[in-house]
Amino acid sequence: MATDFSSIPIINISALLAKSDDPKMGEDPCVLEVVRQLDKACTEAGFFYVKGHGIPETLLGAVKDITRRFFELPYEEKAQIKMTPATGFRGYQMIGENITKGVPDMHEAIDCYREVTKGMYGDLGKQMEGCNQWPQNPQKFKGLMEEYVSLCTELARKIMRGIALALGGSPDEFEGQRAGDPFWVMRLIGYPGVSTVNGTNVQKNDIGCGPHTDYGLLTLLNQADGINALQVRNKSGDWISAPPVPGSFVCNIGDMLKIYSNGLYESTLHRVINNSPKYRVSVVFFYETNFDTAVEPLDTWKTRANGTKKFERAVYGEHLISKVLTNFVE
Ligand SMILES: N=C(N)NCCCC[C@H](N)C(=O)O
Ligand SMILES: O=C(O)CCC(=O)C(=O)O
Ligand SMILES: [Fe+2]
Repeated sequence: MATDFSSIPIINISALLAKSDDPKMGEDPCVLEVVRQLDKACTEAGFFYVKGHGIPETLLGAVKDITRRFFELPYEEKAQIKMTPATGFRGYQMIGENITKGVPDMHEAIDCYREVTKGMYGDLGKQMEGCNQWPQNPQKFKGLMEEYVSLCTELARKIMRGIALALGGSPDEFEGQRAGDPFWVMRLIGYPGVSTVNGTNVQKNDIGCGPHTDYGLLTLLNQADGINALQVRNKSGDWISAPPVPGSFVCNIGDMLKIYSNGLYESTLHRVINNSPKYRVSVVFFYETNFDTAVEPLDTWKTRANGTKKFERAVYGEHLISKVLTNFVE
């Protein structure tokens, strides 16, 4: 339920992380203060920055650097890991290939998904079966990204324990059947800089990524420093900037958490407009529910207080596949 927010709050989550595996975390005043801030941010904006997250700043920088170096390679080399339906939609896509609401996006990307083995989710998972395509060059790409995915998974799980408390539930609300075996998505994205001639943009469009919501539970965005490009839409329809805050993640709520929270938390619309002359890189980690989970509003006092259940059940895997298929239509 977005409001007319005009900026995005910064939350230091170190107290939450320190206690996030303590069964009594919900009684700790420092944890409860973080939970209060999470609840406010999720209710008002669906977006917040996190600091005190414990992932080394050197690693945040290293994954962006190596991504940039990959995109600097010639097309022929990038095309060796081309994304196709046969690779379970994993791999490289060039500028203009990804489509948001029918409009080509001005970005190139590598899409990665948690591995889906043959038959793992029956017919539901068939189209997503496959393992990631990692480039040979730059060296050590796979190892670095796998380390990053594992740290982001753990971090997102802990933030979700805080969000579970914020929704009036137990910290374990998103463990087990819901998200105890979480699916994940990672997009390594490069947005070309805009070249200008006599102050006029020479490109057809500067939409790095058109307005969309994210699909799952919680997104952790690690964006390039020094370039202001991400924008978030508030209730009045104004686009509010989410400029880079060095060392932080930008977090936002996905469509599944909107359903779990019975609409208390919004999966807020956002877009990327790169007007800068600089090439911009972002590494985006999406923490999702179990692939085959049917999602419906939680039965906590807080979600009940928001009225009768406002959403039908949605199966995360079906939602993901419907999005993936429309992301690449001609
Ligand atoms: N896995 C996620 N959330 N990816 C977000 C990509 C947003 C753009 C995409 N073309 C779309 O229309 O959704
Ligand atoms: O690059 C960004 O800042 C945001 C990308 C994004 O919203 C997405 O990939 O879902
Ligand atoms: Fe997004």
